[in-house]
Amino acid sequence: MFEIKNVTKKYKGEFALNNVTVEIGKGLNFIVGASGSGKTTLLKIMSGMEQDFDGEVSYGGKDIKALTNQEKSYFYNNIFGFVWQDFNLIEDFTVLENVLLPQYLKDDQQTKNAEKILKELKIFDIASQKVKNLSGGQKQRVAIARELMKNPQVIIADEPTSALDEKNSKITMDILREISKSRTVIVVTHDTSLISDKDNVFELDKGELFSSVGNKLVKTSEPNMRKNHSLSLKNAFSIARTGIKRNIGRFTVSTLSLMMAAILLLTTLGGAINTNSQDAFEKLIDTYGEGLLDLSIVGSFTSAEGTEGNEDDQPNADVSQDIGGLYEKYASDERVAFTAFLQAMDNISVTVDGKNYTVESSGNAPVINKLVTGEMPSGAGNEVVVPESFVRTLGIDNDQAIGKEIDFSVSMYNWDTGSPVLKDATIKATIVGVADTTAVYEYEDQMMEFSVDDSFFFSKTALDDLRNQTEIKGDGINFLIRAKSPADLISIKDELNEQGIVPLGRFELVEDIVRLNTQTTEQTGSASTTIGFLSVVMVMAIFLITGVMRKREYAIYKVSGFNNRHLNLLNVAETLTVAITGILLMLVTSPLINVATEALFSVNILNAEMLTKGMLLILGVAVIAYGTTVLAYVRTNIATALKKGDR
Ligand SMILES: Nc1ncnc2c1ncn2[C@@H]1O[C@H](COP(=O)(O)OP(=O)(O)OP(=O)(O)O)[C@@H](O)[C@H]1O
Repeated sequence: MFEIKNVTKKYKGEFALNNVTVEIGKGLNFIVGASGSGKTTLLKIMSGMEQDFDGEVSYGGKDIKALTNQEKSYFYNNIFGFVWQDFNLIEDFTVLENVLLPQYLKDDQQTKNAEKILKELKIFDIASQKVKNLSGGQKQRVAIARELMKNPQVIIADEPTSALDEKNSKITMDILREISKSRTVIVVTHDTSLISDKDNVFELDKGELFSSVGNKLVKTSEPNMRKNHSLSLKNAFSIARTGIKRNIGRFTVSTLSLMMAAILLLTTLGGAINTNSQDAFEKLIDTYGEGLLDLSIVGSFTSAEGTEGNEDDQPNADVSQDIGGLYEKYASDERVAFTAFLQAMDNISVTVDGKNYTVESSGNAPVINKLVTGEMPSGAGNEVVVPESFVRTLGIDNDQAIGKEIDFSVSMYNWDTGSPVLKDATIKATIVGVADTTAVYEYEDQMMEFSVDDSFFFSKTALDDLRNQTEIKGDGINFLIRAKSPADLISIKDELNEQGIVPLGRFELVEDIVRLNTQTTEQTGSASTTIGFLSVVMVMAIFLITGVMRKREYAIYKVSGFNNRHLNLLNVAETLTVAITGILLMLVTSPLINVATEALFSVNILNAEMLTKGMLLILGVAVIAYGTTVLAYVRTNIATALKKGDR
């Protein structure tokens, strides 16, 4: 039984209801009155959809104004049923799917009960038809069936017949009359022909309850609030599956938008390696060898100025520079792969395992293309890296050479007197590495290669000993720095130049690539940020538009008893299904997508790391999509979303 006491509701200072006091009990109750007299306002207040008013309303002793959201959703799932002028069914769902909607929140699904109700309302044979294909009369019976599935104590019907023809109005009214034998039925109507003498009639006039005719009050029992009222994960996925089945277009758009956004983010955040410049650099390495990454630091050299016939203007110049201390500085630099001394050696003879070998002198400074085995000398002891050609002479594998002791005897030029004097020295050293000592140079547009077989690289300790024996003074031994990357090479070169040191190397070849790469990285960097930002905005826009378009659907869920917690779970189920489908689709179509990402962004996504990142990005974007959808249903107000023409 509803007890309404001194209820007043004003809109912008105007009374919609003015001090209404009435009790409404079991049976068929009509609320009548002219348009604008306050009928809908009274229904909204009685059902808890409008809680901002003066006065008191209670049902079965329960204060409707004070209902929490949780209690209200319980009421809508178990105690109040609603029948509307325009049915408020989910049009894409079938009759049965609509009728079962309130059941998902109940422990027992009562599908048998659904069958009985559908049969009673003569709509059993259309149970599997989509609601959008039905007539108005059929739709109204589906709506009543859905509400009866709640087994409610009260049915509140707002103009239930005004969209129906005379025949269907009568059928609907007969059904409501039948229902009212065991429940409270409240019908708002303009049509007084629906009313019989035995019915209770309440008439509103300009917000005042003007008269109540034939009101025989039958009390209703207090509502039982202890029933379970929750949505299981299984049921959430079951509703999500139905939604996808019935709205495959929306599902496809959502899935594709997640996948596309993730792929766009992948090409940007996922490390847009500029494969073009990487490829170009690798080609250069193929041609020139790894020595392309070398900076030679020498104490004196003859500058190349004045060659090519310009000798008069710019004569050749002997340049001397102080390179003391630089070896130590760069030996431990992060950008450096290794350092090696460039001490020229003559008359080399080596004894290994008691056998003596003579190494022919090339007259060149030692050369290293790359270390093929072991490591460069780093320890404090007497260590040496020997040429691969020397290991071949020994008749052993590179690996077998590591750890062998050599007796090394050599002549080195001492320039201290101004002219070269050859002096002899010997040393014992352990082989720690084997190097490919191929030198590559350009001669008349042809690339030439030869192996510099007298390229032995000693540790600092060993070399100091050799230099002591040959009485070479000064701390500036020529050495080379092998940079880790082209960018490192250029940065070390620039740094040395700033200190007034001129390193030697083929910098022009590498410099172009590094500058081009920095430029394209900067450009792709800003383009990436824009693309990444836009892809997230795109997903948010799609899910926001979808969410807003679904407001009426969310209101139907809410009026069936779903609260925001239940809708959150449904949102999780829907978004997870979309995300997982997006991931599978991305994996299946990745070879195709890769063609596009390679062409557009020079990014190869066909590897485990990129695909894993892609999957994580889809899940990340799905979280954003989830959050955007939350906004739509949290902000859905039942009365506003369902009542046509409401302000
Ligand atoms: N949300 C609102 N904002 C402003 N005024 C409102 C609002 N809802 C109702 N009103 C006003 O309150 C009064 C009562 O409206 P209500 O909808 O309850 O009347 P009604 O009897 O149901 O009318 P109808 O039969 O045309 O639906 C009207 O004057 C209406 O303009």
